[in-house]
Amino acid sequence: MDLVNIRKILITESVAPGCKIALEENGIEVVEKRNLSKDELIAEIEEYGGLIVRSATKVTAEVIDAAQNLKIIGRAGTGVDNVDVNAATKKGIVVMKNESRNKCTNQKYKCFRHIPQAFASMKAGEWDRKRFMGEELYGKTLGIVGLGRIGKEVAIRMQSFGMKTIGFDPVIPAEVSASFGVQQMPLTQLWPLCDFITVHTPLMPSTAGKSSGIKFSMCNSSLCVFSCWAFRAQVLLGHSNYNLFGGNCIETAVSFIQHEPPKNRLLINHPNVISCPHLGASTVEAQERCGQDIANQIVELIQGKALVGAVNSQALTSALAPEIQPWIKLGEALGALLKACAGQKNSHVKITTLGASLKNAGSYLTAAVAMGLLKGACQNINLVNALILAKEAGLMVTADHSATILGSKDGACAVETSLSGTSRKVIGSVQSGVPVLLELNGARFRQHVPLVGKLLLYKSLRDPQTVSLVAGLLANAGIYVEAYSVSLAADGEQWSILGISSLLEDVNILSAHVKAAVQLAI
Ligand SMILES: O=C(O)[C@H](O)COP(=O)(O)O
Repeated sequence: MDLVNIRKILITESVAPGCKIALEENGIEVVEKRNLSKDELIAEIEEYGGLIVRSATKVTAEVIDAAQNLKIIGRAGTGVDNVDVNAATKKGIVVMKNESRNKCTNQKYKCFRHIPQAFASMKAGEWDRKRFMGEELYGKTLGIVGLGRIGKEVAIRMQSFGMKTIGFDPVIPAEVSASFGVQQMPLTQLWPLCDFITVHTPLMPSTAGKSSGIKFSMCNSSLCVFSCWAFRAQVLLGHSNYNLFGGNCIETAVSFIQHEPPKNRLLINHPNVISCPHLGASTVEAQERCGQDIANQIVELIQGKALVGAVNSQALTSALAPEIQPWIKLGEALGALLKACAGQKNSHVKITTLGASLKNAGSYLTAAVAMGLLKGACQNINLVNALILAKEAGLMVTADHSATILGSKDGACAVETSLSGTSRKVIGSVQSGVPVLLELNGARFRQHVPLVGKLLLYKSLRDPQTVSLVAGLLANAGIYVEAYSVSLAADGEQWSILGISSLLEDVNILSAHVKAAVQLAI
């Protein structure tokens, strides 16, 4: 995998020194340049294979476009909303974040006792005990929106204050959240039960502006404190005119602002808002963990050992497992073979994984087949961007699974496309770590054909003379036959596959003797 070629990484923010040390110990050159302007970053980025950022560096599509050699964007932290993940994915760049190491720090804001306001009043020479009456957490109900890593940590800690924790998450199953003491329910049921609400959703297109979905009118009167910790405040800003404060929300804590530093100060200046300059993960310990972890994650990927924390590279994650790698090669080979047989015009390619052992293989096999189909046509195609580039090329690649096994072999992959009513189908498998062809357009191979090297395929009558004729023509062109396989006959015709020493300049020189001749290099 050419991800191993990362030799130079740029760090653009204050990341703990352990990050640079760990990378350098693994032979990676590290350059630290902080506070780069957008133009400076664009001018700088081209020579780097990796980029490490926190939340201040905006890794926009423009930056990614200029990043000709970039393979990894590492976020020393959790939120990746400052990275254009779609643009990175399209370019085949892995976007990786810390898996868990700043989550404990990220959820420690407190606003229940009005400490910041009371502190400010003391500094101003006041002595007002009544104005800052707080609330106990004990016995109160906390509604947690977003029950991922941070939401879970918040739940566990708040339970130790004697709080009842309820919540909602569209992804985490109810039985999983129940295991850490959070009963899930639809949001409309949740709002009226909450004394406090805390939101721990990332900022993504699907969550941006989602606070407008919060029904403040349904919340528990006057006790409902909207407490926003580890989420991007754009989720809150989506609420029209911040009128949550005009309703029954009495206080809110905000750690993240969409534009940092904030240009629009409406939210910050509101008397019921406690805010700080994005300090959620700013402790010495959290930063040391984040820096060290992102360095380790990058090194592990470069060494092909593991892919941890990637947000856009599901197929690549599987591809690192040694037992999966031959299947990735098979997918690529079948894609290339189908393209050679069916030409460029296939618009819908269906992949069917066969047998229980490949039940979950669709995710990486579809990407691998797409790579094979587009090889040569697209530059820098890899498992990260293959499906996106296929879609852009007008190719729909879909995956299906069947428990049926082919003969006695559990684990095969069928790739098919239909052109003007004629179906083209290739079926392959992996034998002793080598990708092999089992069937070509309905014709089975008794001796499975290794899908490696340069191959010449053609269809001919069941006639032993043809292979000598073809071999003679190849020899005239200085090409030698290294392997020969022939399918079982179907309708009196057979497919022959020859391993050849180099590709023919023009495969049509065989057309007087054989049909449907194609050649490919795998
Ligand atoms: O997403 C995170 O990890 C927190 O928002 C911290 O961001 P920071 O690394 O910019 O402090």
